[in-house]
Amino acid sequence: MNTPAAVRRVDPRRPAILTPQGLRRIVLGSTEGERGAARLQAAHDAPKAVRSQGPFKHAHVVVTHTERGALGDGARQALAAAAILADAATEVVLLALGPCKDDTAALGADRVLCATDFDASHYQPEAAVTWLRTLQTQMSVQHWFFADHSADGELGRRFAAASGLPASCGVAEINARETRTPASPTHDRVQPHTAVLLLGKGTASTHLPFVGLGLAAQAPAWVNAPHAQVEDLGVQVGDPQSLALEEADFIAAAGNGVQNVPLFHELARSLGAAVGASRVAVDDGRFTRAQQVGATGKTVSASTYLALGISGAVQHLQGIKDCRHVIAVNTDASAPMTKRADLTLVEDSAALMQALLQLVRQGKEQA
Ligand SMILES: Cc1cc2nc3c(=O)[nH]c(=O)nc-3n(C[C@H](O)[C@H](O)[C@H](O)COP(=O)(O)OP(=O)(O)OC[C@H]3O[C@@H](n4cnc5c(N)ncnc54)[C@H](O)[C@@H]3O)c2cc1C
Repeated sequence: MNTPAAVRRVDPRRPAILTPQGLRRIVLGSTEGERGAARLQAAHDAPKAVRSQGPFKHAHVVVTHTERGALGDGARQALAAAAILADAATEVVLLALGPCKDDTAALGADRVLCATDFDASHYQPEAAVTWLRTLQTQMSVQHWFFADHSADGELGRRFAAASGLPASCGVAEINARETRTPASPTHDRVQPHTAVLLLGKGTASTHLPFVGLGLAAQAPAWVNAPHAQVEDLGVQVGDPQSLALEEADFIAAAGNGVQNVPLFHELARSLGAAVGASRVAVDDGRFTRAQQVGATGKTVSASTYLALGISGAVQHLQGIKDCRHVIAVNTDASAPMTKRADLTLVEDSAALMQALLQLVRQGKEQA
């Protein structure tokens, strides 16, 4: 049996490079990764070949909870890592708890099985473990991949414990042979892949140079199984404005281009968004320091970041690099924020906030 090697600890959040294969590698003082990222982006835009047509002997299985039919960033990265590490005889299978509407072939999946009856409003991890163990008997699984994050991280640990498989948690780096995981404040553990891999943030790029087969398949029936020792109180909807910004999934942020602050707060409340702000808006006293996003404020990773009247200075962009969808509202179509944004609305912020508020009210009345 191989004994894990103890190596000097590195900060997993430290800048890293992307290898040509798309896996993240933590190194000091190199710009190679930026070139790697550019190459991968160029490859992302070109038409792509299918990674493998099979026949498949084994599987890399990725397990995740979906949210409103979408995969989270951690799951997308786990899927990409599973595909990058798979050889031609290894199928990449996605097991989704909940429906999945994402383009899973683009993320490297060959086969997708969804537990569409899964109800996320009830806490029943044991039922999920049972569902996975049913599937385990039907496939020759080489490795199980989970994002080491919230419900996916918990399920990965429970599944490893229930099935007696060795697991690596908080994997900071993975390559074809080994993983690096934090072992102590001073040392990391470098060891061969274990059967269950719980991947930390950013271990692989989702810009793959290939696609998977993306075939939908029938999943075993989901069976509800409340835990005898757990009293399930259901999901309590929290106040998004009392959430730490780093944990918020939807952030409405205001910059110097937002003068009507009460209107902005009304909009944020009605959208159920947490409130962020640029440094200028904070320095002006319109928002608190805890709401500042950017290099000297919070680094956020919301699924949606609505940036109203924010120019997109480099220090602000640093704080939103992990956000998935950025929507910019700005009167200046050439503001740097528009280059980062997935959608730009060239509009006065006050007019847009009024119109949006109206739409939200109408939507709520009709619901
Ligand atoms: C060391 C250092 C650290 C910093 N750290 C941070 C940080 O952590 N976070 C941060 O945010 N900044 C930070 N900054 C400041 C940063 O450089 C910018 O000055 C700041 O982000 C600009 O804020 P802003 O975009 O809100 O304001 P402005 O630069 O004034 O831009 C306002 C934007 O709103 C648009 N606009 C104007 N009126 C309207 C309207 N009616 N409707 C719609 N759009 C409108 C304008 O076109 C413009 O694009 C830092 C700077 C330094 C030097």
